[in-house]
Amino acid sequence: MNNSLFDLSGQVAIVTGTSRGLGQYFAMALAKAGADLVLTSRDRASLASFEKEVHALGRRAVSLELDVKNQESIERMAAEAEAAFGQIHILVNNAGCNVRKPALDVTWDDWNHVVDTNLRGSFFVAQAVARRMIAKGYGRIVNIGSVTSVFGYAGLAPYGASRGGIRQLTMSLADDWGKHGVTVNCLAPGWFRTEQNKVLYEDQEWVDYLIDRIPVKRPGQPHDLDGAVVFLASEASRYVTGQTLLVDGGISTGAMRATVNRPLSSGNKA
Ligand SMILES: NC(=O)c1ccc[n+]([C@@H]2O[C@H](COP(=O)([O-])OP(=O)(O)OC[C@H]3O[C@@H](n4cnc5c(N)ncnc54)[C@H](O)[C@@H]3O)[C@@H](O)[C@H]2O)c1
Ligand SMILES: O=C(O)[C@H](O)[C@@H](O)[C@H](O)[C@H](O)CO
Repeated sequence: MNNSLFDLSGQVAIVTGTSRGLGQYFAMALAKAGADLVLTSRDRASLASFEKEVHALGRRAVSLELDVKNQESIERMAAEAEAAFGQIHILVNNAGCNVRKPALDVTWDDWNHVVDTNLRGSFFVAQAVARRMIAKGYGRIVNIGSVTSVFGYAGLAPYGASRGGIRQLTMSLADDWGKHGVTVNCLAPGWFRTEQNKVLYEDQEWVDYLIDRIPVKRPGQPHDLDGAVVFLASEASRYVTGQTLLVDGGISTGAMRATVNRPLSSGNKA
């Protein structure tokens, strides 16, 4: 195996939503593989200490403001990233949110918030960055999906719709932009405890149920995603496009029920 297949030295990666959570792990995995970084957040000041960690690895990094619900903000971020580095090779579309409720309680505003952030935001960030990638004839776009991209869970209707949309969007963009040297894939994590979903993990009964459903018998740890993001961002995946790679300890091999209104408490198979 030629390790240079996974070497990102001299490449520049934008990762959206790097103020906390999985976005920081994606960014660090790319930086450790050699990439320079564009860090983004709605609140640029929140990136200061993370930017220092990236510099400590010997990589270049700039921190830019980005609200994926605001088209002007997206255009500005893409232009500033290009101005800072000249070329953008990699985009990880990670910024996202969730409103977890029984479907009957979901409001119009809940729907718009989740779908506008996760799906519309990812599309327009990809579009703004891909224009620049296409001009250079090279790009790797990694859209963050979820096991909810392929399975339905009660309590996650708008979230699942947005993540299913990401999987479909990935295929459309891959077909559109492959001829320009830009690959587009979806990295779909399983269950990883973060700020977004920590409330779920406070319920030990639910955690036991979750672990029972996961073939490798543990929830994900953020570093479990390192190899997949580097693979999809690198030369190693040059003939892979339009795909959804589930990194989920195998939970997508079977059924699991609900994040709210769980009908089962015994851990029996759903
Ligand atoms: N944690 C999991 O188990 C899991 C599994 C599958 C997919 N995901 C997805 O991975 C991504 C990261 O999740 P996380 O668990 O680290 O959650 P998180 O809530 O800790 O991080 C989400 C990030 O997105 C940013 N963000 C939210 N709205 C934004 C906006 N309008 N503009 C710019 N940035 C915005 C937040 O500020 C934060 O930095 C999300 O898209 C999430 O849905 C998470
Ligand atoms: O309810 C949540 O907030 C969701 O839990 C997500 O964070 C899931 O972990 C994930 O999308 C499953 O792949």
